[in-house]
Amino acid sequence: MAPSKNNSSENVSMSCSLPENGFIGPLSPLFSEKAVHELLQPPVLGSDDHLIEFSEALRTVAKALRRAAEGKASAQAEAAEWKRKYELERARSLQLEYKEQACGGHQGDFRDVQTDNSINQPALCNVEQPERCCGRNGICSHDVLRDGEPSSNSRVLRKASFKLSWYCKGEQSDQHKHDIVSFERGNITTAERSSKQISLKWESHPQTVLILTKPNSISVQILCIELVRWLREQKKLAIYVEPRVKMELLTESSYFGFLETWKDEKEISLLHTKVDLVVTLGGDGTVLWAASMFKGPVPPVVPFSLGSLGFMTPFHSEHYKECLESILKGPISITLRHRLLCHVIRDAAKNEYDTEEPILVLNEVTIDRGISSFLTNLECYCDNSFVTCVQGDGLILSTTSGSTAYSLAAGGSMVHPQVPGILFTPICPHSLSFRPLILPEHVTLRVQVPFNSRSSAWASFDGKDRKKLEAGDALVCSMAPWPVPTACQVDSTSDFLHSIHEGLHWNLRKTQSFDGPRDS
Ligand SMILES: NC(=O)c1ccc[n+]([C@@H]2O[C@H](COP(=O)([O-])OP(=O)(O)OC[C@H]3O[C@@H](n4cnc5c(N)ncnc54)[C@H](O)[C@@H]3O)[C@@H](O)[C@H]2O)c1
Ligand SMILES: Nc1ncnc2c1ncn2[C@@H]1O[C@H](COP(=O)(O)OP(=O)(O)OP(=O)(O)O)[C@@H](O)[C@H]1O
Repeated sequence: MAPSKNNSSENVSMSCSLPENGFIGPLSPLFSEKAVHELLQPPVLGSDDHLIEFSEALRTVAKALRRAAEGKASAQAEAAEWKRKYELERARSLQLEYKEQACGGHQGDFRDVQTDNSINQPALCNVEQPERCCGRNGICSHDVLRDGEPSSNSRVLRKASFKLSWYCKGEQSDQHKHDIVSFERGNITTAERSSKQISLKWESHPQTVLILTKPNSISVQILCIELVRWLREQKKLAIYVEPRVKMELLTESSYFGFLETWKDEKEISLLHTKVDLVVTLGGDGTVLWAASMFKGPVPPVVPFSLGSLGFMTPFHSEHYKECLESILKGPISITLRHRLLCHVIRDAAKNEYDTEEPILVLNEVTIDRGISSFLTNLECYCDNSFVTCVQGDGLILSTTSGSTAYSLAAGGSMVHPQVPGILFTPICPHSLSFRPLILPEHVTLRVQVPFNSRSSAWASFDGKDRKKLEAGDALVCSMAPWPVPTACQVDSTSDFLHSIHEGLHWNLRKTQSFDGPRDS
């Protein structure tokens, strides 16, 4: 039945007679057929206001409860972290103590140890020459196993000793090593977490800034002029710009004669030794451009947003003075964005790595079918183990920073940029079961165009520099040792979440109202 204006007074009177919590129990005398009928009517102004007010109140309470829960969780996490640190420190100092005792004439005469797990084995380690049993690439459990309470049992019992070592194929991979595990009383624990927030503190004042700008943008050019004046006059910094920008600014005024630039590739390759800070004015593409200029180590990058989305550009250009003041002063939170080192290996080449210069990418390397209308046929290997054959439009090998770019569009997962992994994402695979993968940072991937391929493939690097891969050619790719450190607006995690909320409207949905069916 359509609601009539006539029963509005009845509704108002009924809403007044509701119990304080706003609900009517099934045994309530009010729970009559008439009352039910009235309740089912669409609410009119009076009761509607009441419900809205009540729902607002509930939402406020829910928010407060959520905040309290978040506060509690973060306090618990902090407490756990401190406890972990304390345990580690304690294990270390006990270890030192025993080492000292051992050096004082007790070598080889270890005390009996009853470990936590009561799994006991004889001691084996020589304190004087720990490297003889552990080597230099591992952590030895023996030292830690000496930690513990003396056993009441007279037999020499202790946990089986062991060592953990990093298995590397050749010394080249040594630069990737981290101490990520340790022993506490013979048990393996996590020592360092690679994804901790990294903070940069200047030990001396930054002297030189490189400004990189998106071309053909009036707003970028205006900001660049303002920024150059401010950095020069207020901060007394030396400023590098691209040759194109120096020309543009000199056309504006001869005032900009102090700007420094470079003449050739060789001078670009030395920039990292001169520049303390890189400022980018543009979108994500300008950050990619900045990264591509550094074929080795990269100075910290401060990306200002003058593009459309800006996943890697957390700073607002309107507040450039405040941002740069605080960055030049430090300390700053940074995100270390991993890059991939890519080699194109030609079948015609005599040796691997003797052909073309390696290419570094910050987002991804893509191997696709280019203009060919045939399916790509790409054989993929991970550390020489066969992974799969890609038959479809192509394959994306992406960093975690690039996970929100092309890889995302091809169905890959979004990954926090500080996670050290390589995304393996097919493009339109002609198979129902080809799901994307995320591989660990230390692997080497090889994508080969087989000799029986119907067509050649094309590799592109951060969406640029397309190279043709003929049958027999391969692309070899691994994590580069030179990440791109980008300054954070808040910290890595907040900036990442902010970018996916703002840039993609990730999981944006109207919140369900509280009134409706629910579990009783
Ligand atoms: N179908 C696709 O989504 C598609 C196709 C081609 C290239 N791309 C991406 O474009 C990148 C090149 O960017 P460009 O600015 O030089 O070219 P562009 O000017 O064509 O811009 C491409 C878009 O990708 C966005 N983008 C770039 N890096 C990103 C990242 N890490 N996270 C989220 N979005 C990102 C940019 O903001 C821009 O909106 C490539 O590395 C590739 O990832 C995406
Ligand atoms: N200094 C530069 N020199 C030459 N090309 C550049 C430079 N900076 C950026 N580019 C190129 O200009 C293009 C657009 O840059 P950018 O992505 O920064 O701006 P946008 O497209 O307006 O922003 P968004 O990517 O957020 O949509 C990219 O392809 C990028 O590689």
